[in-house]
Amino acid sequence: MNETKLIARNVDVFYGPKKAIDNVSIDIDNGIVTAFIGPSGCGKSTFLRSLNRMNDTIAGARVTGEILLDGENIYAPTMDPVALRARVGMVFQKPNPFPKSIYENIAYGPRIHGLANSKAEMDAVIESSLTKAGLWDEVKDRLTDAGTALSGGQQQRLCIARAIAVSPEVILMDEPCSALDPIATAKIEELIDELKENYAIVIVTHSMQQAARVSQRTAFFHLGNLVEYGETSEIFTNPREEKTKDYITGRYG
Ligand SMILES: Nc1ncnc2c1ncn2[C@@H]1O[C@H](COP(=O)(O)OP(=O)(O)OP(=O)(O)O)[C@@H](O)[C@H]1O
Repeated sequence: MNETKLIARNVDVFYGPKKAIDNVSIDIDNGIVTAFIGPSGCGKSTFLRSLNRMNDTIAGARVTGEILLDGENIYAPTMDPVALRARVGMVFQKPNPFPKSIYENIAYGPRIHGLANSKAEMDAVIESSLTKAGLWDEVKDRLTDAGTALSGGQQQRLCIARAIAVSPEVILMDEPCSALDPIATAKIEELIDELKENYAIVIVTHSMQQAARVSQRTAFFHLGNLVEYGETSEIFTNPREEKTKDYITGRYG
């Protein structure tokens, strides 16, 4: 059995008066990839963002219910959202490196969180993060080049390295391959598969093939509800709910 990392209980998310997520409860485990799938606008990204309080940054957004990280309520007044987002990192749809060097893109997080006390320690964090993100060999001789000068796929691996650099426990990925070509996508999928050993990974994807390839559990959302959650192989071959079946057979989406 995998250890449960995140527990959501009766979570609602509102944008002003509009309820975008309705009473969602889910357990997310360590050491596996959990995919969130469902038609456009069903609330996948909204729910993903609630898992590291990224919704805090959206005016009018409000979360009710409970989200526990290792048993600790992430919405408690004592929880520092900046520290939380180091523990629960995020990779976005479009690669978004800072307008800084490759080195500085990675160094920024460890520096603000005080994770490296010398240049040698920082160099080691940079090398190990880029290695884990499968990018070290491609960039080790050009660490002072701008992060934005890399290809799209390399930029996305840089963003993954940036998330890894602060030693997260959970990595949230919001359609991380949607701006990438098939070769860069395959590289990111391989990387996700390697990384899952050490993190809880949650990925929002529009691609059912991708969910089937990379995840062990799948959650199907529809109109703000979590319709079905289970083993990925079960969801794709033997869904319990009619709505899930309709979605995975392409009847709507
Ligand atoms: N910042 C926002 N302000 C107001 N409403 C929002 C905001 N972001 C999302 N919504 C609404 O919340 C609902 C869920 O949106 P969300 O982006 O979470 O869905 P999604 O399943 O991720 O969609 P997609 O697959 O198209 O990215 C939608 O009705 C959307 O219009």
